[in-house]
Amino acid sequence: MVSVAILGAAGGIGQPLSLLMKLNAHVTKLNLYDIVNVPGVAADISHVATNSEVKSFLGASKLAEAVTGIDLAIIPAGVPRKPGMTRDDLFKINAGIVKGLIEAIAENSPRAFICIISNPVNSTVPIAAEVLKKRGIYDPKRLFGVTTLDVVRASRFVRDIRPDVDAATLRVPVVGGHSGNTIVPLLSLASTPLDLSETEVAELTKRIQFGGDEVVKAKDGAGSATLSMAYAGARFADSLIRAIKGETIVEPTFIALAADTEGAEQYRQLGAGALEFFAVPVELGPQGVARIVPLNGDVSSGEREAIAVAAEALATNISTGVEFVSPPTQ
Ligand SMILES: NC(=O)C1=CN([C@@H]2O[C@H](COP(=O)(O)OP(=O)(O)OC[C@H]3O[C@@H](n4cnc5c(N)ncnc54)[C@H](O)[C@@H]3O)[C@@H](O)[C@H]2O)C=CC1
Ligand SMILES: O=C([O-])CC(=O)C(=O)O
Repeated sequence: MVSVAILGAAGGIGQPLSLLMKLNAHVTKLNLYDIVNVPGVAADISHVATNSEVKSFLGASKLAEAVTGIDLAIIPAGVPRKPGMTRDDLFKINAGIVKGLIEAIAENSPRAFICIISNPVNSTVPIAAEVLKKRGIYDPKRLFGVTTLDVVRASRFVRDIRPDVDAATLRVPVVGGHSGNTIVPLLSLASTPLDLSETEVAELTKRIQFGGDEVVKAKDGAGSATLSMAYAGARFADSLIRAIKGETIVEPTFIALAADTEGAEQYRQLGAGALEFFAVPVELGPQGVARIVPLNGDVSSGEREAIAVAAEALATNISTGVEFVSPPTQ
């Protein structure tokens, strides 16, 4: 029995993500919430012949009900980028949306696992943590910023220049955050040694960091990645659900390093320093974060420098999120 709520289910990500979660055999209840158009999406998806029960929740008056009795909330609610915008430009609108949704989850399903897709992830996850802290129910092992798309892109973009590599099984650890130069792919530690030239590493790193921009540009004002994100979100949610049911699965994700103080130490020394949140490879388990997984070797000097650059930007992104909920007292 796994009850999942998707908040922002009628959107570009929400619709295909809802469909993919309907196909997930572990899911028994699928609550679809949005402020527009969700009855049609839910009616449509509810005809797919799997056993889960799909319900529609339209508008703020139905939010509490949508998140009551759930095990897992996946949140793709909020505005996407248009060309010329950074993910940080979305903060103004999305910060308040995420805060409101987390408050409802905190009130009605305080032990639910929460996966945040809404951008800027580097700030929306700290917002969620702060809301949960204020309520005294914060568990850093149960809150995740979904960075799976960066990992998915890394595998796929390597395959573009190394056709002998299997994109579906290659794993490149991606650490840091989820925007531009806060995304740090550790190509030197890929699950298959890649033997890349310096130029290839530089070009691949840049492409992975700015992969989102490729889609924003191609969509030309009609939004950002939705289908690949739905795939990535469904993969992360499936991994978490299987871990809750007892499997051991590793996925990189943006979490509070307090979730595993000991495991975090290696990443702190690599450059995460005193940051509260950082994307790291996480072994998922029945309680969420089971442990932060150590890297399987030494990072290159270029990767170490990239982590330092990421850490500086992340410090600002994180405090912007924290201060949105808990403004500093003068
Ligand atoms: N973490 C990641 O890797 C990625 C994150 N994103 C982010 O995901 C978010 C959603 O993107 P899209 O689905 O393309 O946008 P969209 O505009 O197509 O859909 C967003 C949906 O959220 C709904 N919404 C707005 N306010 C809401 C509220 N208060 N409660 C519930 N639903 C609400 C809208 O009605 C809409 O249906 C954006 O912030 C985008 O930047 C996008 C791609 C990758
Ligand atoms: O680029 C964007 O704004 C959406 C996103 O996070 C991604 O595609 O990685």
